[in-house]
Amino acid sequence: MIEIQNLTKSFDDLLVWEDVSFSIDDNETVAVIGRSGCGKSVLLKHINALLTPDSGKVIIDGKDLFSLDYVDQRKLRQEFGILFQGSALFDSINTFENVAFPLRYFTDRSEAEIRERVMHCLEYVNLQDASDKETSELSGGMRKRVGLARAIVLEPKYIMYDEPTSGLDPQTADEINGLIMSMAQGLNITSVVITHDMHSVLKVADKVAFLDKHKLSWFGTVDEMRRTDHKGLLEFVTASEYQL
Ligand SMILES: Nc1ncnc2c1ncn2[C@@H]1O[C@H](COP(=O)(O)OP(=O)(O)OP(=O)(O)O)[C@@H](O)[C@H]1O
Repeated sequence: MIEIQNLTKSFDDLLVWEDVSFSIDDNETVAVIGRSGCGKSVLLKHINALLTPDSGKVIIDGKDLFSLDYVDQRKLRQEFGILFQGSALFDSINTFENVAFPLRYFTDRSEAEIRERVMHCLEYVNLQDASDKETSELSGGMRKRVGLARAIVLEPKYIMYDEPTSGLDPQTADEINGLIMSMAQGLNITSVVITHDMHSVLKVADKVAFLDKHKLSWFGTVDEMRRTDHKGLLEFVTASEYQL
């Protein structure tokens, strides 16, 4: 379980958001939505301890993330897979090595064990035949899938998705939504999905956190969102040309 408690963050005199609190239960998928620049990525980076807050806490499975020492924070980070915006693959190595990277960095598994795990993850995203391909040879959708295979390679309990469907055509975006759902359900993964894509929200999310006007403006289930009369949320949804 991830508990975000009274989190406030500024960069110099720019307030990103203040007093943000919500919880993500085990096996739940929470979508974080809001206008460009409202601080979605900054929030994700706090859950991964890539940024520290001005005040407030992130509690993960009972552990206060920002009170942990470096070794314990590193251990906790291994429970997190991240699909970065743009996939963030290394250009100079092939698909296999991109997926193998966390195993080589965080574990001392043998070459045979690494091969078995990497190929299993590539099969999961249906890229078992692309293991030798260079990053430059991959389409946008394939890059996302390699990023997903890398995100699950350490068998994480949590996956953070930063704009997983951005830049993809609707059909490929739907394939990625399908994979996000299958990871949540098949691998019991707890997920946080940052997105502008309301189709994706309605498909993959159990709950929605709406950031607006420097605060958590609305938080609830997808069913509650469908019935909401929250003006800011309705405006955001309407602007994305989606009917609830
Ligand atoms: N390291 C940083 N230093 C200074 N300002 C930052 C830093 N990271 C983010 N910001 C600022 O914080 C605000 C929130 O940024 P963030 O990237 O979280 O927005 P976002 O909601 O994810 O936007 P988008 O939907 O466009 O990706 C922005 O004004 C951004 O310029």
